[in-house]
Amino acid sequence: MSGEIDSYKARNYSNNNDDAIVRLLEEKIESLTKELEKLRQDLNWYKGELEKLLAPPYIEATVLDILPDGRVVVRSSSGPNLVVNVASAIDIKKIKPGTSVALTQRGSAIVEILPNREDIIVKSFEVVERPNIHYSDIGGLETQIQELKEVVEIPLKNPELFREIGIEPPKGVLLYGPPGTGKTMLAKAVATESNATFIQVVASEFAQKFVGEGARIVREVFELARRKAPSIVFIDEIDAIGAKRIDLGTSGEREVQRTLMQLLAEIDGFKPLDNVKIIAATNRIDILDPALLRPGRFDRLIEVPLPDVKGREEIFKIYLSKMKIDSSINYNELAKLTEGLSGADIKNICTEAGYNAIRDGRKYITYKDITVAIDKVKKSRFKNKIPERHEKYT
Ligand SMILES: Nc1ncnc2c1ncn2[C@@H]1O[C@H](COP(=O)(O)OP(=O)(O)OP(=O)(O)O)[C@@H](O)[C@H]1O
Repeated sequence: MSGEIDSYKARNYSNNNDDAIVRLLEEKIESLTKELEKLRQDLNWYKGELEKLLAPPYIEATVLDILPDGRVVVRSSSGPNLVVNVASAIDIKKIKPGTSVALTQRGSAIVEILPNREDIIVKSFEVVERPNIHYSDIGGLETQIQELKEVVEIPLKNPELFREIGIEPPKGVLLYGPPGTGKTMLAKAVATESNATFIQVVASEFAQKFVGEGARIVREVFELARRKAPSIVFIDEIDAIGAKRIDLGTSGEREVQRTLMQLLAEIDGFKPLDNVKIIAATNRIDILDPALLRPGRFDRLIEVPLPDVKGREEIFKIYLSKMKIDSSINYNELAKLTEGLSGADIKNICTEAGYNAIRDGRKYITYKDITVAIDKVKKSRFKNKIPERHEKYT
């Protein structure tokens, strides 16, 4: 710095420009102060990171009770129930039975309130108090609807009927068939018509996302189902946890196995006339572990196949009747043109026909819009080899 000033003096001494030197110094001080502030911030950040890395791990616990003297009874994740103090930085009013907390490693005090466990768990499944899908929204599948009424809806609504006659309905129902044929819709509709809470678990998702948590989530789902009864637990893609496994070599496979065991234990814990029903769905019944299909578990199998010509006609009617169309529609002809397609494909066709009209600047759909959409959906559907899991059904 003194060098900078010396050279500045050398250049400007003749003008004896002291004011300029003062300005230069002031600017320099200002920039160094800013730099110092930034370095202080960096230092604090690094100190914080170092503290985090060196801090001992905490023990997670759930609060069971708050004692009159301000101490708290917790169930620690490592096992025993403990009576602990609360660190002074924690607002004790925020601690209630069920709150998740972090304890010091020696388990002597609560040092942090953790995000609610239920919040985390709830994300792994979806709860709909009363779904809004009715049997009338489903095209075809009359026999499947009839069967679900008998084995799920009536037992939930009138269990005494079964008691009087002395028969037991199945506890679990397995819907199987190709993708997009309405299995989820059926499960939701039966929940709506039974005034039941609908709890949906996608088995493949929780097997992947919540590694090490599968069995616990299964337990929580069924606890919730009992609390919200009457309820229907819908387990989609059950093959993700319920496939037969010969080799349990990896920890991932053992984890999936534990999740399945917990599910079987939960099902076994129910009575047929309890007000919780379990519906599972799969596209791969061929790979399911026979333990799942044993009597008292998923012992009612309902096939949900691709729609036949009459079913396709009905599905077209359901979706097209909500759309503005310029001429009368020959539904039977549309059904004949869509052999091999699913309900989901037909819904796509109707949406695509709507797009065709919008692209053309029209506010109504023509018959041609629909046939063009059929060609498009069929092409994308059958362009590649049909996926293996589909072949079995086509
Ligand atoms: N029979 C049907 N009647 C009316 N709509 C249907 C029918 N089948 C399928 N759909 C439509 O296709 C969509 C997908 O159906 P859904 O999710 O019930 O199929 P899924 O059999 O559960 O499929 P996946 O095996 O892929 O989970 C539904 O939201 C619905 O719009």
